[in-house]
Amino acid sequence: MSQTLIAYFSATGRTASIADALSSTMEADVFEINPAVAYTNEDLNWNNDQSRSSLEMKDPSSRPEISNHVEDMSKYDTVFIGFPIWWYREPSIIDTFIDSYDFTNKKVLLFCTSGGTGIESAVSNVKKMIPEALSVEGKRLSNIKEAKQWINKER
Ligand SMILES: Cc1cc2nc3c(=O)[nH]c(=O)nc-3n(C[C@H](O)[C@H](O)[C@H](O)COP(=O)(O)O)c2cc1C
Repeated sequence: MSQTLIAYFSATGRTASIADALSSTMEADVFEINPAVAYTNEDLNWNNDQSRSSLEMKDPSSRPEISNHVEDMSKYDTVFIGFPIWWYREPSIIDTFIDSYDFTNKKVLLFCTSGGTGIESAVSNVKKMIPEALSVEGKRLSNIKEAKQWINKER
């Protein structure tokens, strides 16, 4: 039987609410990506070029530590990965998540929330990171209604 995972990172709750809507619409396990060190409001301040998020996002090799782990990634054939857009792309902690597992032959569906930036750069970055995946697609989701419509189309 096909199995689906919804993994997501959310710093201020918007992506979390979309992940909730997705999981209530389909049969899936849910995994919240927890940073080993939680992001404070000051860490998220994009107006400060020395804030933690600014420093992480300026450094393509940055891989912020995650404190939890998906127990058995091998059992999923479809993996949703949700995140907020930070500096026009996926937050570095999503790169940590992607580096941590084998996505061979998995269908990877990215979703994001943002202030307006699309998901295209994130999709292109993630595709390069996991060429072994069956497919990598993505969608920016503005609200719960849109999230539910997307899932009904994907299935
Ligand atoms: C450090 C940082 C950088 C951001 N950069 C962008 C950006 O480049 N484009 C954009 O549209 N929104 C940007 N945002 C806004 C977030 O993508 C948006 O508020 C998102 O919905 C937050 O999701 P969350 O509540 O799940 O953390 C940024 C937010 C933060 C904290």
